[in-house]
Amino acid sequence: MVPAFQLSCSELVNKWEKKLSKDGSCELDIWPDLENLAGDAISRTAFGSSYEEGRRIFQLQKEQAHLAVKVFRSVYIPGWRFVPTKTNKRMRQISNEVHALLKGIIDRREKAMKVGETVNDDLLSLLMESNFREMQEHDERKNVGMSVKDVIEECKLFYFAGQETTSDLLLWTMVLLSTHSNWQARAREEVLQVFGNKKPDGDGLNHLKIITMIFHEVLRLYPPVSMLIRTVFADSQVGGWYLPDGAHITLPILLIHHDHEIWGEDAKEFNPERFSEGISKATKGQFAFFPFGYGPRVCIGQNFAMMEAKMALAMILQRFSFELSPSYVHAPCNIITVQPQYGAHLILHGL
Ligand code: HEM
Repeated sequence: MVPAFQLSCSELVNKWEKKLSKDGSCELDIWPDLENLAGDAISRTAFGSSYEEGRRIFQLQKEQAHLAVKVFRSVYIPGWRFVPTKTNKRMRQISNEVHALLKGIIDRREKAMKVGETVNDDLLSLLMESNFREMQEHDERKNVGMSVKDVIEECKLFYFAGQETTSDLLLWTMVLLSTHSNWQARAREEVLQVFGNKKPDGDGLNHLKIITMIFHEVLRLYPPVSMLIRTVFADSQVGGWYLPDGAHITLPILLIHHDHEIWGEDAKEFNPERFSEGISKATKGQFAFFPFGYGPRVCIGQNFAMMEAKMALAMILQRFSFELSPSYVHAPCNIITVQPQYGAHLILHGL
């Protein structure tokens, strides 16, 4: 996982370095590059040697998400999705192409596994190997293990759940560190203390305290997933509320993360110091900070996301200082995740 992050993050900082002009600075919208970084990291860790196909799947999934939001925001007419409109046709096309690409990768891996070839150390192989073993142990009975369709859906979910969210975290971190240069300096100092100018390694990343505090504060103020939706499956009483079977309830992460009663008068301000003694001290033991959800459906990629974000931020801080460009417009909007409506124009200075 860590070498894949290193590679993807190196590509990003090298690309930005090439953009620096003679005076050592450049202005750019960092959003598309951060989106690509997160997609790249998942392609590498999930699909290893099939990375190029993984990239194509990621591009298609991204387009699909935009089309899904467009449909979601239009008036709901039952059965409309079956009408061959331009959007519906494109969505079906994308779905078929993603399915075919994933099936191709899975079939090739399956063949290799059957003839006992060594498989790659990536997420897809882990998923398939454990599935293959389970099916063999149960005499390949059809109802045991995952079907190819299940494996495909898992791969799609990983892209979908892990890409936009991690790029949101990095983006709002860079925006907030641009406006809070004291925290940017503290973060850089920590990175230089731990790694100097060497490439960050996994062990060192686990020791970054200031950066972890900063990420927690960013996840509090700009949680990539702004709310969770749950269905009540039995009549229940919660606090003073009666929740009937089948009701849909929303857990508003964003609102709870901004609540003055929980976080104090400076609830809307960026103050990573509040996490200096960990999450339970910051929340005074209340259940008030849950950017990755909670319970049985908690995000399974949270360590992955934190490691990737730490690697990226550490490498960026080693090479650049940054500030907001005069053309930056602050417009967070909720398109499945909390994203910048007009991108994020920053000025980078090479160090
Ligand atoms: C900052 C980054 C991330 C945030 C804020 C985030 C947040 C979340 C949240 C709120 C949920 C829903 C939990 C619930 O319904 O209770 C979730 C689920 C999930 N996340 Fe993440 N996530 C992030 C990164 C990732 C990454 C990098 C991956 C994969 C590599 C990933 C994979 C998943 C999966 C597979 C689920 C579904 C789990 C299930 O339903 O059992 N996430 N995430």
